[in-house]
Amino acid sequence: MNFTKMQGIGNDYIYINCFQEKIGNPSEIAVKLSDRHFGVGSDGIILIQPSLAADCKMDMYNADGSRGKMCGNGIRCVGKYVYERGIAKKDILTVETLSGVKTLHLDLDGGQVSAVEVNMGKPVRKASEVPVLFSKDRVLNEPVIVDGKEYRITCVSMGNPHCIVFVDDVDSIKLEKIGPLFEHYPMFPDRVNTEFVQVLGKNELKMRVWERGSGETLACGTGACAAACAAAWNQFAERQIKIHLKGGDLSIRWDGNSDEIFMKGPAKFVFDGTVEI
Ligand SMILES: N[C@H](CCC[C@H](N)C(=O)O)C(=O)O
Repeated sequence: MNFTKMQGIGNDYIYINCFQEKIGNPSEIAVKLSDRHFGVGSDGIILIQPSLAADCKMDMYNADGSRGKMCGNGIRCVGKYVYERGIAKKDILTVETLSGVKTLHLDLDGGQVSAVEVNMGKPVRKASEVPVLFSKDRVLNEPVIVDGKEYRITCVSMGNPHCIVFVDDVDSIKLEKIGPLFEHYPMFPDRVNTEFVQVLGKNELKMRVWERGSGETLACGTGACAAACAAAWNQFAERQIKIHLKGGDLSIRWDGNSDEIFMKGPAKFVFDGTVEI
């Protein structure tokens, strides 16, 4: 099977062009190929497929084989891939996901895609998507007890579930220990992606993430959008935010009129390869 390794600020996936390849068991392939010692090594796999509703379709699987409904760093790489490999030679293109069709604006530099802005849609704070605790029109920072310590959380869905925890010093978080405890916390029946966020200023956050199904990753695009929403919503920050993640930076804008969140960041090829599956 042919594949392409790509990364969005260090959140790396194995991309499989299903316009050419036929994949029967993506969940097992994700587990096998994501392994950083016995496989190719990645945070998961992303299938790029034909679509009747958009220029292409993205189907992503985490490193543990679980299926994700949306992937922000991944969709930027999908946009770059389909443009530069001639599948959709357009600087505005659409990608069908399990969380709806997303619109991408590609920044082009000499025929190459240098950055991608994605309309990530509206953040959802309904109990049907995530356990959301309200008072009036704002989400309360509700207390949960993890590993004997009280944390206050804000829950947001970007098509996939996120739990945002505001902390004073994100670098001091023992993520390997508490990440899994949040991921499997009983109030999240489908597990959850958890972002630990330090507010640096009205337009600047620093964030680490423990991803459902992949563990600590260097970046999470949907998580950055959820963190920006939670920070603005709790009035810790404004609606235009620069977010520093371990793998790099993302620019997030939450439009006050449309309620849509726009995420802009890079997308990079790493290498093309072939692997026996
Ligand atoms: N682990 C996520 C999917 C990947 C999201 C992340 N890598 C991003 O860039 O948005 C989930 O199970 O919902």
